[in-house]
Order: sequence, then C-alpha cells, then structure tokens
Amino acid sequence: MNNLNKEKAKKKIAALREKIREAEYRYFVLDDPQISDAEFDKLMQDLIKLENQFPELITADSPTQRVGGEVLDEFEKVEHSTEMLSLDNSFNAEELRDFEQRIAKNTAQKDYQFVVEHKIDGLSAVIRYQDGSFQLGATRGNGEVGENITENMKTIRSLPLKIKDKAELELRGEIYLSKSEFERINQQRLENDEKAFANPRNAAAGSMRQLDSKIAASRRLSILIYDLISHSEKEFATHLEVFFYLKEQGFNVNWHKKAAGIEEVIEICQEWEEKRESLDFEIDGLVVKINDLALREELGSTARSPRWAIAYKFPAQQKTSRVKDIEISLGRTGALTPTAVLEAVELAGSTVSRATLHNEDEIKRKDIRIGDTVLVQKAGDVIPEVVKVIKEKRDGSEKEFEMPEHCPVCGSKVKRPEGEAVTRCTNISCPAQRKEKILHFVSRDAMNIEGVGPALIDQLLEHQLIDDYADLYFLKQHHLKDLERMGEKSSQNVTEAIRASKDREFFRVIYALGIRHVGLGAARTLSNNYSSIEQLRAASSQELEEIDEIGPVIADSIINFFAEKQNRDLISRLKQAGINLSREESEEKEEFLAGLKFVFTGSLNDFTRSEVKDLVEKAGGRSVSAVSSKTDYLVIGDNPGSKYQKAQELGIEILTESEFKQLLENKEEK
Ligand SMILES: NC(=O)c1ccc[n+]([C@@H]2O[C@H](COP(=O)([O-])OP(=O)(O)OC[C@H]3O[C@@H](n4cnc5c(N)ncnc54)[C@H](O)[C@@H]3O)[C@@H](O)[C@H]2O)c1
Ligand SMILES: [Zn+2]
Repeated sequence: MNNLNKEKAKKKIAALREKIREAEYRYFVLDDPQISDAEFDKLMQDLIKLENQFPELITADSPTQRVGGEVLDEFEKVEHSTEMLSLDNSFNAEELRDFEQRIAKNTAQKDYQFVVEHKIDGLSAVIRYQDGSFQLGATRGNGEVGENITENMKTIRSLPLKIKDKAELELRGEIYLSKSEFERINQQRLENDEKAFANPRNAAAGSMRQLDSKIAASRRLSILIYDLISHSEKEFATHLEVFFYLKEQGFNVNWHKKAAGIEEVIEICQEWEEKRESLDFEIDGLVVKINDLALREELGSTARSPRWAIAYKFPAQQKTSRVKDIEISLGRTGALTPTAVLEAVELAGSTVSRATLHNEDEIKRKDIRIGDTVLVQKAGDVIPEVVKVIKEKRDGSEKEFEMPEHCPVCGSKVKRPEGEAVTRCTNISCPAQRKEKILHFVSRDAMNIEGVGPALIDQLLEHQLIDDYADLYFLKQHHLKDLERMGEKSSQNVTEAIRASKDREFFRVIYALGIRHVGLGAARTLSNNYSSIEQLRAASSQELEEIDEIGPVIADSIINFFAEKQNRDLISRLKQAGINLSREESEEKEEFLAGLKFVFTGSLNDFTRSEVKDLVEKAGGRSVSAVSSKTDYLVIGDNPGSKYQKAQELGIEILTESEFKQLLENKEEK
C-alpha cells in the first residue's frame, strides 16, 4: 500500500467513492441495500486509509467528508437546528484505544468518563417538544435537512405525546422494530405476496416513509431516546444527568452504562457481543460517548462525525456470497429440503458454506438461481439463510432450480400435497427417513446416546439389525462386535450407552419420538401437562390446543402420530424395553413454578433469554412472549418496553432481575 503511486491511488479513490455513493443511495433513499453493512464499512475504511495517505486528494464531496443520505421530495422538509452527524467506527479493542488516545491529545483534562450505549439498528429521528406536547419529528435526511414524519411518529406508542416539562426541547432517538414485530410483518407480507424486508432497519425506515400514517400505525414501531440536543431552560453537566432527566419525563431511554476508562469500555463491548442476541431488537454495535458535556464542546467535531463519540461495530452478521449449487437433503419426515452450497464466507465468527432455502416456494419467491450472488445472514445459533439475490450481479449464466421428481435416496416418487409448501418422499420405509429418525432419537437433546452416529446407523440398517429406534434397545453386544470399526470395547460402550439412556427425563423421550413440529420446548410443555405417555395419547386436539404454546398444527400432528399403528407399536416396544415413559417423582419435585407464566422484558444482565426460558421451564413454569391477564410474573431488565406498562395496568406482579434470582434460589431450598 505504501508505495502505491498517486495516479493509482487517484483511480482507486474514484472507484471507491463511486461504489460508496451508490450504496448510500440504495440504503438511505431506497431502503434497499445491495451489499451488507460490513462490506459498506470496509469500503469506507479503505477510502479513509487512502485519503489519509494522500490528503491532497480529499475533496469536499468525498463520502468521508459528509453524512450520507438524501431528502425525499414527498415529505415536507425540516431544517435541523444542529447538524446530525454520523459516527466514526471502530472494530476492535485497539481502535477503541486509539480513540481514547486522540481524545487525550486534544484536551488537557485528565479524568474523563465514558458512557456506553446500545447502537440500535434503526433510523434516527429528531424530536421536538413545546408546552409539554410532542411538536415535530423528522428523519436525519442529509444531516442538515430532514423529512417531516410527525404524523407517522405519533403512531409510536413508546413516544409520549405529553410530558410534564413545558420548556422547548429537542431530542434524538432511534426508531426501530422489535425482532418479533419484524417477523410478524414479514410473515404477513409473504402471505400477501409482497416482498419481505431484508432486515428490521429497512422495515422501520420503510414504515416511517409511508405517506399514509395508517400503515406506520400497523407496524408497531418503538423508539429509544439517546440524546438531548437542547433545552430552553435547563443546563446539564453530564450525559448521565440528561438520561436521568429524560427518564423522569417518561421517555423510553436507551440502555447505558458508565465506564471509568477505555479498558472498562472494551470489557462492556466484548460482553455485549455475546449478549446481543438476548435483546428483542437488533443492535449492530455500541456507541461510546464522553460523559462530560463541556468536554464534548471542547473536542468538537469533523465535517462528518463528532470527536467525542465512536461506534464500536460487532462482527458482520450479513455478507455476500455466491450460490455454487443447490442440493437436496432428506429429513426424518421425508421432507426434501433444498440447501444452497455457498462460496465460504466468514460470518459472525464462523465460516459459512451452506444456507437453508427451506422449500421450493421460498426459492421461487426469492428467485434464487444457481450462480447467483446473494446476501447471506446469520442470527445467533440459527442456520444461515439467504436474505436476497443481488440481481444486478447476474450475467445470464445462472440456472433456475427444479425440484427433483424422485427421492434422491430411494428413488421413489416425491409428492407435494396440495396447500403444503413441502415436497416429501412417499416411501415410508425410505432409508433416508429411517436413518434421520434414528439420528434424531439418539441426538444430544433427545436420548443422548453417545457412540451411535450416522456411520453405525448405516451399518445397522444395512445388516437389518434394526428397523427403527426402538430396535436399538434389543441389540446385543454380539450383534455389534462384528461390524466394521467396532470390536469388543466399542460394542460394549455402545450397548452401555443405549442402556443408560433408558431413564432420560420424560420430556426428552417425547422429543425423541420425532413427532412432527414437536421441538424440545413443546415436548417440555407437554411433559408439564401430561404425566405419562398414556395420558398424552388420550388427549384430544381441543384439550391440547388449550395449552399455551401448543397451536392447532402441533395438536394435529400429535393426534396423527398416535393414530398410526406403526407408532403405537414403537411406543409399546419402548415400554417393553424399560424406557421411562412417565414423569418421575424426582422431576416433579423440582417443579416449584408449576403452571406459572412468566414474561421477560428489557435486557437482563446475568442471563440470556434462552437461559431464563430454560430455568423457568425446568421448574415447571412457562415463559411466554406477551403480557396478558393470565401472566403471573413480569420480570424486568434494563429498559423494559411497553410490556412493563401493560403489566402495571393489569396489576401483574413485577419482579426485577434480582428478585427473579431470589425466587429461584429460595424455592430451590424448599
Ligand atoms: N449496506 C449498505 O449498502 C449501506 C449503505 C450505507 C450505509 N450503511 C450503514 O450505515 C452506516 C452509516 O450510516 P449512519 O451514518 O447512519 O450511521 P453510523 O453508523 O455512522 O451511526 C450514526 C447513527 O447511529 C444511530 N444510533 C443508534 N444508536 C445510537 C446511540 N445510542 N447514540 C447515537 N447514535 C445512535 C443513529 O441513527 C445515528 O444516526 C454504515 O456504518 C453502514 O453500516 C450501509
Ligand atoms: Zn426416499
């Protein structure tokens, strides 16, 4: 890079600027990005580096010198009282330390503090109040002029229309969609044959730019406030004081934490990298700000961003890749599932080379072709998926995908029942299905039988030593000994592992049966409601549906499962083998939360969402998503959302995180 000559740099800079401008237009104006945020950030970083090397090539219209964004003509324009800037980015601890160094160089002050906040992935808004009423809401636009979205903002429930303070205020906050609401909207759009939004940010931005505010209202957006730009009467000394005041006025304020030095900031950033999934909204990083407002003044800002703040960005969750092929795999229910084979990319800390395409309709809807460049996304532990195709990258060589007519494993005809999205192999004894069912049965969350893996199952099926999972319990050591790669010792271990699995908890057995749609959570719920397999089998679909979390689809599937003679036979052989088919005394004793319903809101400090769900369910309780009159407890973390208000209205018992912990601890002693 160092000996790059100026002519070359000039060309490279021009090309980068061109790409960045195009991406900004698609992102800010069309709400339809074609590259991932991480890729955009990379382009920007490359440009910044080059411009730093050749400062004489910096022009006033370079994207590094201004805030991206455009103002749409459809909306009334609003001039901002204070320019709305971007934030500088940092991607690792080193860059955060550099940020601190720059501050140290620019001030004589020694002991300053930082405030770390969530960087919510939504769209920023300016909000004005006068005489205690919400007056005006505007988008950032190009930083100087934004769009008037007051009417749409009135539909945001978490924005108070009235406040106590009668002074003139100007605030900033982030409008966003919760993950659950985002899913709901996309589901609905798919049902209406509309294009799904790529991510919650685009959905939120798209909703705010609707001319018809009824549409915005139907989207249930939220807002978190993170700054006070001006107050006509009060002076504040620190950012924390501002937060305190905003909270007092009834605003939903952004999560924040004080940090004494940059090392503490780094710790908080790393902590949230792991915890981000526990939030019901997306954050793409954290924002680190100077707490002392006078020091902020002193540090000032560049044309593009303040010097007193920096964004810390998490590793990418979305990236582009290319579909090399589309393969079909068979599940235990015989479903033919298309999977995209991708050019490997690093995504959120792991290498991704496959993504699920769900089913034929999904491929059609997204128009995914072999050879396409696609945007791939990964959220938490879920399987990576293709967000969308970047059609501009097509050169005509892409091939459309056709669902095969025959099962790729057994060759039988496949069928796609009317009204269903899934194509299945029609052969009930298709070896692929049998194998998948057994694999599921022995898997970790189910019966957890170590040593019984795909290779062994293949051999057992091939030698007709077993036909289904119940047969595993009738295997003798001498059956196994002669198999490939088995021998005395391993066959003994395997038979021992099979025997040991006989007293797995009842809910694991229910899960292991492989009833369609019954995942681990539903299995747990069922085991909380029925104490034996006989009771479960006797349940009517109406009775099942009355259980929270068990919908008609699951209920039907359970009924169908027990209706099949083959399955009832499987169960009686499991019983004969001595498998635990009822909830034991010991399991019941732990159920001190039996029947109680919990709702969690806000961000918890010591648990992830799946941890608390697990804890509650282990104790026989249930964790549900919405507050209703049937809720027993609402547990609130930092920045609880609208659920908090609703629970208060309904008079539901509210626990803080530490009270919830106490509840668990006290009861466990009993
Ligand atoms: N994918 C694309 O094609 C594409 C194109 C352009 C921009 N982008 C994305 O947009 C970013 C640049 O856009 P930008 O200038 O709007 O954002 P930024 O990343 O520079 O950060 C500033 C914005 O952060 C938001 N924010 C959230 N929480 C905040 C908090 N607690 N305090 C202060 N601000 C907070 C505000 O909306 C603010 O306007 C890029 O980093 C990139 O990720 C992507
Ligand atoms: Zn088959």
